[in-house]
Amino acid sequence: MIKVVVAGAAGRMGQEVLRAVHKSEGMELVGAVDKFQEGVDVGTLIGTGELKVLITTNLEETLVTLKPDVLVDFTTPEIVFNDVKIALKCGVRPVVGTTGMGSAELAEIKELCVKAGVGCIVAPNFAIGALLMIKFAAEAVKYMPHVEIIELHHDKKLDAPSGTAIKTAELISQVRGDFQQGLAAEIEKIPGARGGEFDGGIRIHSIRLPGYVAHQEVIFGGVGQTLTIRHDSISRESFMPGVVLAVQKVMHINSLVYGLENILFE
Ligand SMILES: NC(=O)C1=CN([C@@H]2O[C@H](COP(=O)(O)OP(=O)(O)OC[C@H]3O[C@@H](n4cnc5c(N)ncnc54)[C@H](O)[C@@H]3O)[C@@H](O)[C@H]2O)C=CC1
Ligand SMILES: O=C(O)C1=N[C@H](C(=O)O)C[C@H](O)C1
Repeated sequence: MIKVVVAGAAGRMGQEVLRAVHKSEGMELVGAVDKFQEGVDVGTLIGTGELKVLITTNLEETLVTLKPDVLVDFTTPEIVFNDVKIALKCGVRPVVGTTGMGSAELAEIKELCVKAGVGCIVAPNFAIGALLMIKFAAEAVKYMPHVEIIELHHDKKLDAPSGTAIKTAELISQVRGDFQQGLAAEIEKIPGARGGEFDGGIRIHSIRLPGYVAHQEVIFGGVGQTLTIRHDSISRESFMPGVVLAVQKVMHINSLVYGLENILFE
């Protein structure tokens, strides 16, 4: 039985993860951490009836007391790095969905995994369709190197651009190599109108509106044609098979894996 603690348990993703872990065979939900809803039984929160797992607020205390195998983290860009460090210090394997960590933090996590001798999975997106979108985009860019990304999310999202957009840009940029798109003489009459620039002129545009869940278009332009690869998460259930898979897989690795595609498509 894999013992799981969920951090960010009262949040949009956290509650979905509580349900998924509770329903999954071979997993036991032993703890839940959030700064809100302290003392609330998670069963009440997710509508299953009492589960005798109460929300706590101190992650380190919770991990030391409950000694889980895995910490699933869906918190905020501000605290996720600290949560991962706490987990690794306690010998607990992190599965991280929270976005916002940069390359310096990932490099440090990689070292901490080696030190702790346990694995960690950081996945900017757990939805299979999103992973396929990124994979297909990395293929398309070989033939159509002019590309821009539009990501569209709900208006409560804290970070921009999305972790998925950054991961997409990283991969297509890696495949595309030394290529520069766009006009050096371009004039932006409203700052930001052309989006944020990743490497080589790849632009990322972030839209935040009520009504959206998580969506992304990768648009390629060629002579007389465009190609759009689009993914839509229309509910947060879309991420759950990936989260459950990551919880299972993290038990068998002892290093950092950044991106679920490295597990799914290997
Ligand atoms: N990798 C993936 O597939 C996905 C990743 N995400 C990412 O997951 C993260 C969470 O997203 P949502 O659930 O929509 O956010 P949310 O705001 O609904 O949930 C975050 C939770 O963290 C809690 N929290 C904040 N600070 C805390 C602290 N100091 N101690 C304990 N708990 C604290 C909040 O109270 C809240 O309940 C975001 O970074 C988002 O980008 C979201 C969807 C899919
Ligand atoms: O905040 C969200 O909602 C999402 N965040 C992740 C990201 O930043 O890419 C994954 C998905 O897009 C939903």
